[in-house]
Amino acid sequence: MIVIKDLTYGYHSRNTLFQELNLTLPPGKVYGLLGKNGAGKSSLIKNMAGLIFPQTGSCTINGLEARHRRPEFLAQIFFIPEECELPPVTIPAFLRIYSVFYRSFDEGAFYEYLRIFNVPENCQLDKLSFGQKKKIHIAFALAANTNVLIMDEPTNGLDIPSKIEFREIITRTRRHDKITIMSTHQVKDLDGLIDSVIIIDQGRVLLSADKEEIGQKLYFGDKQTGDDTSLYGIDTPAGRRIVRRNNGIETSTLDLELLFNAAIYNLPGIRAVFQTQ
Ligand SMILES: Nc1ncnc2c1ncn2[C@@H]1O[C@H](COP(=O)(O)OP(=O)(O)OP(=O)(O)O)[C@@H](O)[C@H]1O
Repeated sequence: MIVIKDLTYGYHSRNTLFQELNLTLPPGKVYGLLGKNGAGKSSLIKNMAGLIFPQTGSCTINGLEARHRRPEFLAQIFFIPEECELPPVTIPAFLRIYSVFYRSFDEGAFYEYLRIFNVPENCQLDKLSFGQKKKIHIAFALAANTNVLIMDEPTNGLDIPSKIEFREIITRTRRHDKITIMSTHQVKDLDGLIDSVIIIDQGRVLLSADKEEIGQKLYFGDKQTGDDTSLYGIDTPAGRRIVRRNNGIETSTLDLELLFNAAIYNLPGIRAVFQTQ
């Protein structure tokens, strides 16, 4: 469980990014963290990973405070930053140096993920392309089998086949006791992958809800003639797509773009539906 309690944080004392932010993330789920540029996604996940520290409030993972960075905390969390650098070593050397920090590291799984991702095994890591480096990080992170996996823009730099493979590998490595958080703008890459959506803006959590709850409360679809109950709508080449309150029995496919825009541009409407402050 990740518990963020009254988190206040800013890079400068005069400029606060988060003001008493609260968020609880139970295990067993894949979370999609969404927000506009500069909303604070990276800063929030860096607080969770203990890479930057709250000014007040706390951020704990399974009861351990991130800011203390105790060995038992670091052993259960893996953070993949947006920009991934790798040292000038071979893959076996990399594994020898870094895998020892993770008790449950599965070397066989690591090489399997590399094969799925089509990354050459005989290489000097610093000579790889941006996307290949990202794949090495993802393969290593998943093989590390940590309880918490946090990824900042994980699909950035991945080619189209690799994005599909990425989704398959994430699905395959799901566990009831694992928390996976993906911060991204590439909402299409999250399709079918996430269980829960967190939307942040201007230092606030606009929405934190599971897919099931969203499906029960909201309907995503084409605008019908005469229907003006939409919370938000967007014109597409195929017609106007809208999100509106669900009457409780309709089923529709979650449209993350519509949901995101509705939360940004019609927050009172979304809050009324989810009965949040
Ligand atoms: N090291 C830093 N020093 C000062 N300000 C920073 C630093 N890193 C981020 N910020 C500021 O904090 C705010 C949030 O940045 P952050 O990178 O967390 O946003 P983000 O949601 O991840 O953005 P993006 O989607 O563009 O990656 C921005 O206004 C940014 O300018």
